[in-house]
Amino acid sequence: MFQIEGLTAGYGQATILREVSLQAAPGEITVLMGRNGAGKTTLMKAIMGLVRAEAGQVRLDGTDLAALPPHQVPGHGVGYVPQGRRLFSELTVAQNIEIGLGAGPKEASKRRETRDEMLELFPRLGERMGQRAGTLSGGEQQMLATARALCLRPKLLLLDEPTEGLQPSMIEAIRQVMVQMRDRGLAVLLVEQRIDAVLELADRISVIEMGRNAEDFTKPEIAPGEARLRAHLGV
Ligand SMILES: Nc1ncnc2c1ncn2[C@@H]1O[C@H](COP(=O)(O)OP(=O)(O)OP(=O)(O)O)[C@@H](O)[C@H]1O
Repeated sequence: MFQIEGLTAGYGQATILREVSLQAAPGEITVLMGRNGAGKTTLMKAIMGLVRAEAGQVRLDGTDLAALPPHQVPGHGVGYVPQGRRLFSELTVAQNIEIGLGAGPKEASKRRETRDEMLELFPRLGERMGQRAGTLSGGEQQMLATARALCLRPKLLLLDEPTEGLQPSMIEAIRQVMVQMRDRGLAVLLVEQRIDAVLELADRISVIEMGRNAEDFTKPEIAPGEARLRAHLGV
């Protein structure tokens, strides 16, 4: 179970998140929503330790991630696909995957198995192993960034607006991977702005407003709560 309790965090003097609480269960897609500037990306960064917690806890199966140095957070089971993807654009697809594998299983057979699994999940990447990441389409880059994060075999997968700016067929491919990961028992925490994209996908929605919890919706509350959700987001 992944649980954030009373998290207060920000940048230097600027406190952005105030006493935020959030849960993401294994086998569920939890969607974090909020208007521009509400603090969604900051929350993702705080989970990764890239933004320091001033107060509160960030727990994954009993480990307090907020107490760890940032480089140890992935090793405790958190895969992060940041907004903008942050690939090594001069390196090839294969090299980017190798880097992901470097943080994953140590034995050669396990690494091969993980790599093969990624290529099964994203067959388009298999056709482009020698291509430089910077020359991939936006959707392919998103696939590569997701594959790289999954090489760690995370328990929690963080995706920050993964389908932003992608064409419909790519959006569908990314959506299917999220569903597969959920069905394999990962806790998926997704930042998404578009209500239409999450009404069916989400098992739970947490809305934040100006860095604070606004409202949570469980699966049965989502469809009846659509108008309130739209009001929160101003759409
Ligand atoms: N490095 C930084 N230093 C200072 N303030 C920052 C920094 N990064 C973000 N902020 C501020 O933190 C607030 C929350 O930003 P954040 O990117 O977390 O919002 P968001 O909900 O992800 O927004 P969007 O939907 O536009 O991506 C904003 O007011 C932003 O200006």
